[in-house]
Amino acid sequence: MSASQETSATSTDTRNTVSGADTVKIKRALVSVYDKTGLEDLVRGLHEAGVAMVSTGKSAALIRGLGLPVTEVAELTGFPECLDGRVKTLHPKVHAGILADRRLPEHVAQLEELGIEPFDLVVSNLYPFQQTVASDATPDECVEQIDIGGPSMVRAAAKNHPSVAIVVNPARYGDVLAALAGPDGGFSLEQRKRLAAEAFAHTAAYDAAVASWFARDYAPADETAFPEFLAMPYRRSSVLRYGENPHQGAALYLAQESAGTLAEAEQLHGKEMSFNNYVDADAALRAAYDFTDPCVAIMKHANPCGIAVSTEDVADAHRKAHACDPVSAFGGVIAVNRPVTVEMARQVAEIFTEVLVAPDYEDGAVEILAARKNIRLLRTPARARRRVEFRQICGGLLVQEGDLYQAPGDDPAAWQLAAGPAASEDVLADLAFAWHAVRAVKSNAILLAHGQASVGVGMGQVNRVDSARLAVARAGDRAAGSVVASDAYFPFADGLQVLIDAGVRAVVQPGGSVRDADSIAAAEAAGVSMYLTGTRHFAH
Ligand SMILES: NC(=O)c1ncn([C@@H]2O[C@H](COP(=O)(O)O)[C@@H](O)[C@H]2O)c1NC=O
Repeated sequence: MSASQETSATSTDTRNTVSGADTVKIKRALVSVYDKTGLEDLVRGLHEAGVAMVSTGKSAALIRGLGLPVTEVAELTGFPECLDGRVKTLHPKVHAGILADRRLPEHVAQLEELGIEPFDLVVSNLYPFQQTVASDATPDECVEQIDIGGPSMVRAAAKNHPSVAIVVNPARYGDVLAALAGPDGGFSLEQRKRLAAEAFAHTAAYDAAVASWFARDYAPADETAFPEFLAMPYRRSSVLRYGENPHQGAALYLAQESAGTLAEAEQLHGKEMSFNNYVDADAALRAAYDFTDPCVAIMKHANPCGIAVSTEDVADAHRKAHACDPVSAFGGVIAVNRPVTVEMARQVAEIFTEVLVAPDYEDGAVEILAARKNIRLLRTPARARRRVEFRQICGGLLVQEGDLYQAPGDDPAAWQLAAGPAASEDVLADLAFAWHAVRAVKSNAILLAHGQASVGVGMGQVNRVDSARLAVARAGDRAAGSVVASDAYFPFADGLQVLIDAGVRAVVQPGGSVRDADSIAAAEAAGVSMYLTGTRHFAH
């Protein structure tokens, strides 16, 4: 064992035997905050409790302006803040005061020898790097907003939580005042550990933002849209009752920019959202929210069992979507891209529905639906597009650009007529609807539509023939005269033949198979119009 290892082993042994009061009384605080929200009340409370305050430039000015005593860090260190604030608290008189482990007699003795007073509380939050990046700031301005001294103080205090309490969140100032008013005038060890955990999360999220900006914008390694380094801080917002199945634990975490998304949807009524409710509601939003006309999507197991648009209103769209497959719609999750009307609410209230998610609810709609105990009502703005999508695989993460329905082949004007007569305006409108809707269906996906509504959906089959059969079976009599969208090309004419035999009048599909000629010939022979988009919409 080397000498230094010996020393540290001895130190550790000593540390383990040092006992101290669980609560560290707050006598001296270091205050250095960028966000000064709530600071006035906090520093008044600190002063009233007899706590001596040391503080940096503007924080100190605010305290002094309130007529309260405060020592400037520069006075303490005997060194001026310099380099435009790049160096303020980076000094042993500050950091030794934060980092001394006061359970260790040798640390306490060293502080005395050096004439350094310890801190019991550090209150800090960091320069607004993320907000600066989100603004029109220049790269230099962004770099300048990378806080150096702040994270150093925060991490030091969090590491030394056995002796120091660290507060990074203005929402905790009330807790500080409560702790001061408590019998021991400070935080317990358990509380300091929790505060330290919050502090490390604060600096980790901050560093993740800085590192991501460097990797993505400031110093990308190459031209790809995918940075070399990905850091995504998520915060737990709730522990769910269970996961996909009752034996699986689960929780919901929020991304940093989660406002206005499903994860932060306002729940207006009903039981707690389950894991599967979130998965289905997410798929429903993706299906319905980017249609321009009023649209309703009814999902089961993340697939639409009915989707429709209406030029009239959402109640009409709901009737049409429900009619697609009323059996499967039982226990469904519904998304609608317009406020829920009273009429639609009445209709939905008649059907057992797990979740209804909408951008809003007209007066009286919630009351009607709330008569149903089991339905969950969510409100979230009409913003469903995910520009980037992540999929976990064992040991890794797949990242792709979202399928935003903006590919060249998503514009019917760009479609190529490959077989049969040119479709009438109505039929073309149904084809356009079917093409838009089929992208919400798991591959292999076949969607039959008529009158701007799905009438039969074949989803998730391992070959396109079975998807076609399923869609036709679900459509029943409605297959004849309907139009069909296929999310990917027909590898053989057999799947298409199932649809032709059922009487479809027009088909839209990407094309691109080596056997396209077979499918085109089959359509031509049946007098069925076939359009090729050149774009594929797999959803796995
Ligand atoms: N450089 C330093 O030594 C330093 N020490 C503290 N800060 C930051 O300065 C801010 C507070 O400054 P003021 O009290 O002047 O508003 C805090 O966000 C704090 O994290 C520093 N600034 C940046 O690195």
